[in-house]
Amino acid sequence: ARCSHSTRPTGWRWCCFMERPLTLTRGSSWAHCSYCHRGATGPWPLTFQLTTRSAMTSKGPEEEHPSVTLFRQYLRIRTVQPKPDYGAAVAFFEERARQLGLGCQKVEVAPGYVVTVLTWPGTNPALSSILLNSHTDVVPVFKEHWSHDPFEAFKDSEGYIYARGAQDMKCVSIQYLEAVRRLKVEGHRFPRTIHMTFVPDEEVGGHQGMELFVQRPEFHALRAGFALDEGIANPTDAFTVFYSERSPWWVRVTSTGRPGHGSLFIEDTAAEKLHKVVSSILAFREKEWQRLQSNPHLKEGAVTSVNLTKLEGGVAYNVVPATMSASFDFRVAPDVDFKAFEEQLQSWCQAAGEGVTLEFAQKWMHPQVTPTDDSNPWWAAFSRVCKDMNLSLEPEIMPAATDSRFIRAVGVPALGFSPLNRTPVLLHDHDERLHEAVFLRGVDIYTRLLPALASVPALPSES
Ligand SMILES: CSCC[C@H](NC=O)C(=O)O
Ligand SMILES: [Zn+2]
Ligand SMILES: [Zn+2]
Repeated sequence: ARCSHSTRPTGWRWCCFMERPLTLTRGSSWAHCSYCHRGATGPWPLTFQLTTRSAMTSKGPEEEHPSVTLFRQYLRIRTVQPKPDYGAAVAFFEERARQLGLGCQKVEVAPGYVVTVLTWPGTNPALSSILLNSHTDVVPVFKEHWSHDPFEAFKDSEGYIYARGAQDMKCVSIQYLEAVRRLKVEGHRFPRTIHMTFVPDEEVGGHQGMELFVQRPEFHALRAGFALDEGIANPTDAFTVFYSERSPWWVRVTSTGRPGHGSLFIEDTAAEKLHKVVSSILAFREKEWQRLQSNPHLKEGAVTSVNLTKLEGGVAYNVVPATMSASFDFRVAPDVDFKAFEEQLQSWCQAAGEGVTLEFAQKWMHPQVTPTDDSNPWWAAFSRVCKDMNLSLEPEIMPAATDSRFIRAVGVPALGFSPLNRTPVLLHDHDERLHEAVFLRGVDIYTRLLPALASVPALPSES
């Protein structure tokens, strides 16, 4: 059941959104919600909706949960690559800070690239802080393949909100904020300071976002002891939580050879040699794919993946080009010997013949693992809350790359977690969407996680 009471004869106000028993005091209009402990009595009759999950849809804007309304407002800000409206996003978070009574700091890490930090001070500033990170940019869309405008935040009759960023990762930003709001409204304070960082540029590598921010004095001043960042939806009842990432290696192989007329058997051509390297790399890809397929215990992040993503070269049908290149997106598993792997890449090029070289457009060399056992007090706190809430966790290595890699690389343990279960994985996809009930459940989850994380006792390194 959901508790709600009208603030005026025709309107509704949610005081919370939980499937919790409502406690009704017989014989009076007094009632209270067993979750938010808000109660109400008043001249107007209290109306309690006994609602099943399937019927948990809003009939109109006046009945929409205010957290959902805020989520949809944020989704409508067009922070879409390659020209995100970062100014509008920063202004949105400044307003959130004003409304929530939070500190607000703007750090311009590069011209036009601002990291916005909202801070809820803890009662013991000597302790390290909790960092709740989210990126503000979203990937482009192919509008013709969407059922609804990707920036309208349309909500259908079932309660699905369609928008770019609905899963990746504007939901998490608002879930953080709404959990903090709820906890502040309830009068809570915690020993550890909570910082919410809203950063640009993640979808294009974070090189003008988190990668610069972690080098700044303003980041070090946050004294982050632990961080949460994005995860990925899970279509089952379980929640995926990421404790490490694969390392993105973006490799461009350039092959040079003899040019000539397209009608002749030119020897030692660039194309023949490039073909050999492409074949070697795709054979490696097939081997890793088979390794993943044949071991049910392996998840995607545990093997190294590669995709051939660009082929370039040539000027005309009948001209054999002197140069051709192929570009690859490698995601190297954290347990790989990086030196040996790079030597393998070089040997594939040498075996193809003279004049075949490789260069790196991106080469992440600092994989870190955040322990997922009780030796890690942050994991202990995180997993205990999930256990108490009967949430099933699936710890994995993040197949893609997120800003967490930069945070872990400067010594801050981080978990990638987006509380989105029973949700198809649609990040970067057409019709990216999220059900409002899943979104709201995520607010509840953070409302339980934040107190636990912000109350982790002083670590040995902090005493
Ligand atoms: C590796 S830099 C680009 C980061 C991007 N992140 C999420 O999609 C990714 O491709 O994984
Ligand atoms: Zn993301
Ligand atoms: Zn993304």
